[in-house]
Amino acid sequence: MRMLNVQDTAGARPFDPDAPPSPTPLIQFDGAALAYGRGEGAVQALATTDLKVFAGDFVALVGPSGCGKSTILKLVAGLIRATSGYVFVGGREVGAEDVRIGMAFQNPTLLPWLTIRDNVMLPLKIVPGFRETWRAKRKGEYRERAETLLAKVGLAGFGDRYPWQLSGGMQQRASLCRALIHEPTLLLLDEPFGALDQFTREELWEILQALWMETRPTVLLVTHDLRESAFLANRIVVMSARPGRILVDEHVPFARPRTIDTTAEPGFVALGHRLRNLIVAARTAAKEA
Ligand SMILES: Nc1ncnc2c1ncn2[C@@H]1O[C@H](COP(=O)(O)OP(=O)(O)OP(=O)(O)O)[C@@H](O)[C@H]1O
Repeated sequence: MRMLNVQDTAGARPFDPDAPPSPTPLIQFDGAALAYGRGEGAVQALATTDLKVFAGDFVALVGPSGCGKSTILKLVAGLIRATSGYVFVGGREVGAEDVRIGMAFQNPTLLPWLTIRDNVMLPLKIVPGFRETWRAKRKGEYRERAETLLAKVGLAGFGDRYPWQLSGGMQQRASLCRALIHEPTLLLLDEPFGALDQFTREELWEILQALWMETRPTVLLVTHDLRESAFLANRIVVMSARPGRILVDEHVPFARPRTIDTTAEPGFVALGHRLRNLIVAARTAAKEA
């Protein structure tokens, strides 16, 4: 087990000049690389990578298909281990950390036999710190908590429905509630809005931004949508084609709360173009290699 030496990160700047300095990043990749499989058939998904994400930051990972974005999320979640190097979460090597994580994916993955409210409350039944009081609070405080969150995402009155009675966009709203109900320190989002139409997606950007501004979890968002990354994130990490390397780590300067009108501003449009050109160049370089 390797513990992170806080001295390693002394002097590193948090993303927001107004935020109090964070002595250690919540997430740190220290020369971490990942290959799937072994020997001749091994797939080098992620090249040797250094990355720091500070508490309260909102980082979007973008890049060509197959460049290792989801691999980074899996490494942070501890679902896989780095082939070489280290991944620290909360200052400890991943797996040993005591950090509360929330997750949402492209597919809402709600349990069909549970109501929307019970789906949303599920982490409270499982996660330490909540599960001990589950029986005592599930009909009172925890139910209230679920109802409050459902109302915030526009699902007031839908708690008694089952997932199949809701549209895809409504299910994704519920899955956001489930990801947030246990007040995670770290939120891992893998293309959570990828399957939705543009208008629903834009509505959910605003909802996610509002929820993030309220409790400021650290967010790692994987997305193919450059507008989405620039709307939501404080930092956009652009990756090369496989094996993924970080090409650019771009600060997103737009004031919050951002609105859909923000996406029409020249600075926003220019950022989107710049990122798009980088990704096109990365794809072309990969094809020519
Ligand atoms: N379990 C696995 N076994 C072998 N190869 C894998 C495995 N999982 C992912 N890969 C490969 O590793 C590379 C990175 O995959 P990853 O899912 O991280 O990419 P991604 O950037 O998230 O892709 P996309 O944008 O298409 O979702 C891809 O080439 C993928 O085919």
